[in-house]
Amino acid sequence: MVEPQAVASRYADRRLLWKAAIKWPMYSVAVMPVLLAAGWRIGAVGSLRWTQLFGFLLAAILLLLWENLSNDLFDADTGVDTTGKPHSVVNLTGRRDRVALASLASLGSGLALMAWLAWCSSVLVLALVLLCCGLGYIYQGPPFRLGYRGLGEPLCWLAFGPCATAAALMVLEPQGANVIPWATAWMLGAGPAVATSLVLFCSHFHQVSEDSAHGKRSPVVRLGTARAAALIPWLVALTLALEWLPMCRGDWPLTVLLSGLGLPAGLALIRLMQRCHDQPDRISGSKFLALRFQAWNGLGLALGLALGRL
Ligand SMILES: C/C(=C\COP(=O)(O)OP(=O)(O)O)CCC[C@H](C)CCC[C@H](C)CCCC(C)C
Ligand SMILES: O=C(O)C1=CC(=O)c2ccccc2C1=O
Repeated sequence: MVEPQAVASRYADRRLLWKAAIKWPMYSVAVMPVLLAAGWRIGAVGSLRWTQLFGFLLAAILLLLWENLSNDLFDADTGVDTTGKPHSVVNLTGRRDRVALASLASLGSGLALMAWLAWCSSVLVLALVLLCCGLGYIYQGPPFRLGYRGLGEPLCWLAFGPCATAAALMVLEPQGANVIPWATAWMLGAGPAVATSLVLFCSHFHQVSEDSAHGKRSPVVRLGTARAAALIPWLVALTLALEWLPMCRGDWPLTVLLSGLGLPAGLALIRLMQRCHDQPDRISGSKFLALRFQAWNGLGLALGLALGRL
């Protein structure tokens, strides 16, 4: 007979695994481009299209859900998640078919919502979002799997930086713009997208041996954990430099200094990774510390831009 305590602990373990699989703080990376675009619009024009804002937020969440479910599906094919990721949704459910269905449903509904937003603004919005999804696909899907060659971070930067930010700016534009606002999108998206790519970079440290055993040459596998950890202070500094440069040039208000709200988490991340970069058990949560940096930094920047109106 199975002991009630053993059953209870198995349920508790499963609950924790599901929590790790859902990883709700990760959705901060999906919502940031439109929150930044909203902060910028309030600062520049003083008005916002609220329905479009909420529509974009929901669609971006659905698309990131697709990216993560399909990541578990593709990683199940290469075997990279078999030992190191018990919280893969494929491992947890044992039902590849259902995960594939859920993944397609989130892609379909996310794109349908984006298509409606494009209908209300410009068809270019849909083109940009499809580009983001394409970047997400070549990161992990066959035959490309560029993430396995260490190219995930630049793809991540492009998708969550200029591309998603340009789409969000266009959706919030009342008249429906016909030109992609690349200059604003680069200026607004560049710094926060470095912070988003830092999340991905930090997610590789604790699984370096599984990745290397399965031929996944992540940047951390390529550089080694010590050299990779030495890059983190530079990435934190680059995030802030790209955000504060427009302020130094007089393009943005002094209130964008609020993006420094991410600094306590950024500094804690730098210290942790310098000390423990080669101890998987101690740094398995480092991507969530990087997420705290990304979230506070992005929210501070969005708020700083909006407050510039006052
Ligand atoms: C799925 C991603 C990372 C997980 O990678 P990895 O396989 O190393 O993780 P595990 O070891 O835990 O399995 C993120 C990849 C990001 C990608 C390059 C870009 C995605 C773009 C989104 C689909 C676009 C979202 C919409 C936009 C409008 C906000
Ligand atoms: O599961 C992960 O490690 C990540 C999932 C994800 O969607 C994402 C998006 C953008 C940057 C990093 C990450 C992850 O690390």
